[in-house]
Amino acid sequence: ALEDGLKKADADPSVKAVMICGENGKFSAGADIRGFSSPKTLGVALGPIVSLIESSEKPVVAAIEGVALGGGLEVALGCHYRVAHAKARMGLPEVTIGLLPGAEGTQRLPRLIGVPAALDMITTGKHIPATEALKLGLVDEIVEENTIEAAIRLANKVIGQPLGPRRLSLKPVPKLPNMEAFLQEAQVKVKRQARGFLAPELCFQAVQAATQRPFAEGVRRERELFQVLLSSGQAQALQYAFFAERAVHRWATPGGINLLFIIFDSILLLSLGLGTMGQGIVTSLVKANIPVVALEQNLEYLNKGRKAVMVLLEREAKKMEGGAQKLDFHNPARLQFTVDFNLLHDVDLVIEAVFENMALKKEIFHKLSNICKPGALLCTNTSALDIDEIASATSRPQQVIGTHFFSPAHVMRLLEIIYGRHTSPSAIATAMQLAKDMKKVGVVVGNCFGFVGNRMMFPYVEQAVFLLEEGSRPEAVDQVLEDFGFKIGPFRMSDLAGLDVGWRSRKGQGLTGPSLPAGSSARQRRGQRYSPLPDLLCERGRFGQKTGKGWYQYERAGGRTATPDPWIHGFLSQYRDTHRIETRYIDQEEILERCLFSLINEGFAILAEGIASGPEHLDVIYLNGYGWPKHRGGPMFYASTVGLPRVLAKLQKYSEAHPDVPKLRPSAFLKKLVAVGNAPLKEWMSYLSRQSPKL
Ligand SMILES: CCC/C=C/C(=O)SCCNC(=O)CCNC(=O)[C@H](O)C(C)(C)COP(=O)([O-])OP(=O)([O-])OC[C@H]1O[C@@H](n2cnc3c(N)ncnc32)[C@H](O)[C@@H]1OP(=O)([O-])[O-]
Repeated sequence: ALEDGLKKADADPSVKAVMICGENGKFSAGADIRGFSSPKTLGVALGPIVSLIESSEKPVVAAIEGVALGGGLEVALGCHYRVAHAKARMGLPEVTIGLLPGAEGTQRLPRLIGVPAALDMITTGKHIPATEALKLGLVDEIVEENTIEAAIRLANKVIGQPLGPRRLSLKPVPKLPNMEAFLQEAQVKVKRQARGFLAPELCFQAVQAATQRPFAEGVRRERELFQVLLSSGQAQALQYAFFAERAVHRWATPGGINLLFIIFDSILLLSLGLGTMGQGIVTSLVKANIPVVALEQNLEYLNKGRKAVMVLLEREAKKMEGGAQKLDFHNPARLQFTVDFNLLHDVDLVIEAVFENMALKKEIFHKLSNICKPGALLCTNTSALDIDEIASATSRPQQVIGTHFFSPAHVMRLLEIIYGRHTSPSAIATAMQLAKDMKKVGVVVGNCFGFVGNRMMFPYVEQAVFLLEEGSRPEAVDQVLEDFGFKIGPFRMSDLAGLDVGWRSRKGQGLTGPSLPAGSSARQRRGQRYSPLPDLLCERGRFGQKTGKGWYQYERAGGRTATPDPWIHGFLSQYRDTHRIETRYIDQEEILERCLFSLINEGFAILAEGIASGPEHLDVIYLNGYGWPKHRGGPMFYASTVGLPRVLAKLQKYSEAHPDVPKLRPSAFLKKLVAVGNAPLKEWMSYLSRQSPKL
C-alpha cells in the first residue's frame, strides 16, 4: 500500500508533497514479529520501500504519533522530514528480538544523529521519548497538538526546496576525531555485555560498516548480517520471549473466569515495612504515580526507611530528567510516611513487606483484617510462605494475595502473583493491573513452597553444591553457568544474596541447627542426600559479600570483587576426606546439565501440578527475575531446543548415579511428553489432564 501510494503521488502532478502517518494515533510498531519465523526476509522487502520514499521527487514528511519502532522508524528515516508528537516514542528495538534494523536503518541512523548515539540506540534497542529525539536531531519538530496538521503545514512550507540535503543515504557519516578508538572501545563494551548474545555485536558491525563503506555497500553488509541473525536460533528464542511476556497477561481461574482489567482511579496504597524490599516497593509505586502511604512500626525505622526511599527517588528523578514524566514525591498527597496505623482505615490496597516470619505475618494480617475497610485488598510480599496460612488469620481470605517482588524491587521487573485457595478473580486482576501500572511483568502462579521461581531454583543450587562435594570448585561451576549466559553463577549469587538467608530458612525447617534431631546423619535428611556445606560456611561466619567471605573472598566486608579463596579449596578437600568422598574431575557438560536439567525437571513437575498455566509463564519468570539469558528463551524453551528426549536421557543417567537425589528423577510429565513423540512446547499443556487445574 505504501509503495502504491507513493507511486501514485509521484505520478500525479497535482500532488506537491506527501505526508505519511499511522492510524489510530500510532505511527508504526514495526514489522509483524510473527512474520520472522517464516523463511521470508522482511528486511529485504522493506529496505527498497524506504529507498523509494527517500528518492521521491516530492517532499515526504512523517507524522509520528504514539510509537515509531523498528521498521516503523526506518520508514520515517526514509522520509525527508519528521514531525513527532511530544508523547511519541521512537526506537530500533530489533536487537531485543535477536535481529538488527534490516531496512537500512543501521546505515541511515548514524548519518542522521552520529555514530555514538546511533550505536547506543541500535545496540540497546531502547525507546526514546520525542524530546530526546529532538535533541539528537532524529526529528525536526515536536508538537503538543495535532501532529498530522503540523506535518502537513511543514510539507506545504518545504515544497520546492532542494531534497538532496534531506536524503540521508547521500549524507556522509559525521566524523569523530577519534573514530577508530571510539569504535574499538564500543566493541569491547558491547561484547562484554552481550555474553554470547549475537545480535548486539552484529548490530555493532553493521553500524561500523556505515563508517567504513559507501551507503550501498553498507546496506549489503547489513543484509548479510541480518540473514546470519535470522537463522541463528537466538532470534527465535527472543521472539518467543516477546510473545511469552504478553501471554502471561492471559490467565484464568479454575472456574474459567478471566478478568483482564480492573481500573482504579485513585488508590491509597499502604506499604507496610520499610526495609530494603519496602523501600524498593514504595519507590516503584511513586514512579507509577500511585499515591502511597509508607508505614513503619516505630519512628527510628521510619526515619531510616524514609531517608533511603528519598535517596532512591532522587536518583530515579535524575534518570527521568528531560522526560515527559516528572516524579512528584515531595507532595504529601502522593507520598507520606507514618507510624499511625489509623491510616489503614482508608487504604484500598496494602502491601505488607515485613520480614519472612509466619507468626509475625499472621499477626499483621489479623490486624489488617480488623482495621481495613471491607473492599481493601491485602497483599503479602513473600518469597516462600504459605498464602493460605497467612489468609487464615483474616476474615477475608478472598482478598488476600501474595505479591513476590524481587530485589531491588524498583529495578527488577518480575512480580510473582500468588493465588491462594480462596483468592478471588478480582483480587488477581487487581494485582495484575497493579503490576502493569508499576511497569512490571506480573505472572499469576499457584501456592506452593517457593512458588515457581524459587522452587525451580532449589534443585539448581542443590546440584551446584553437590558438585562441590564431588570434586568441583565454586569458580568452576560459576564459570560454566556464566558462559551459558547467566550474569552471575549460583555461588556468586549466593554470596550476593547472603548465605544466612537460606541458613535461617533451613533452621526453620529443622534441616540444621538446634531443631535437627540428635543422631541425624551429616549428609542425609529425611532419606535424601543433603549437603551441610552452606551450613558449615555460615557457622564460620561466612555469609558472603556482607562479611567479606563466603564461597569467595572479597576485598572487605561489603566488597563486591569476588576472588577464588584458597581457604575454600582446602576446606572442600578436608570435607571430602572427612566424609570419604573420592574427588573426581567433573567436566563442563556435567556441571551444566545437572544444574539446568534439574531446574527444568522441577518446571515439568510444576506444570503437571497446575501451579502455572504454561511453560511460557515459567520462562517469563526466569527471564525477568532470575537472570536467565534472554537469547536462550527461558528454561522450558531451552529444554525444547535441546530436545526433550535428550533432557530425559540425561536426567535418567544422573538419577541412576545419584539415587538419593529425588530432584534428578525425571518428572512423569516429562516422560509423557517424550513418550508422545517430543511434543512441541505450544502443545505441552494439552497432554495434561484438565481434572483439577489450580489455574
Ligand atoms: C527487518 C525489517 C525491518 C523491520 C524490523 C522490525 O520492525 S522488528 C519489530 C520491531 N518492533 C518492536 O520490537 C516493537 C515491539 N512492540 C512493543 O514494543 C510494544 O508492543 C509496543 C510499545 C508497540 C506497545 O506496547 P503496549 O504495552 O501498549 O502493548 P503490548 O506490548 O501488549 O502489545 C499489544 C499487542 O500487539 C502485539 N504486538 C506489538 N508489537 C508487535 C509487533 N511488532 N509484531 C507483532 N505483534 C506485535 C503484542 O503481541 C500484543 O498482542 P496481544 O498480546 O494483545 O495479542
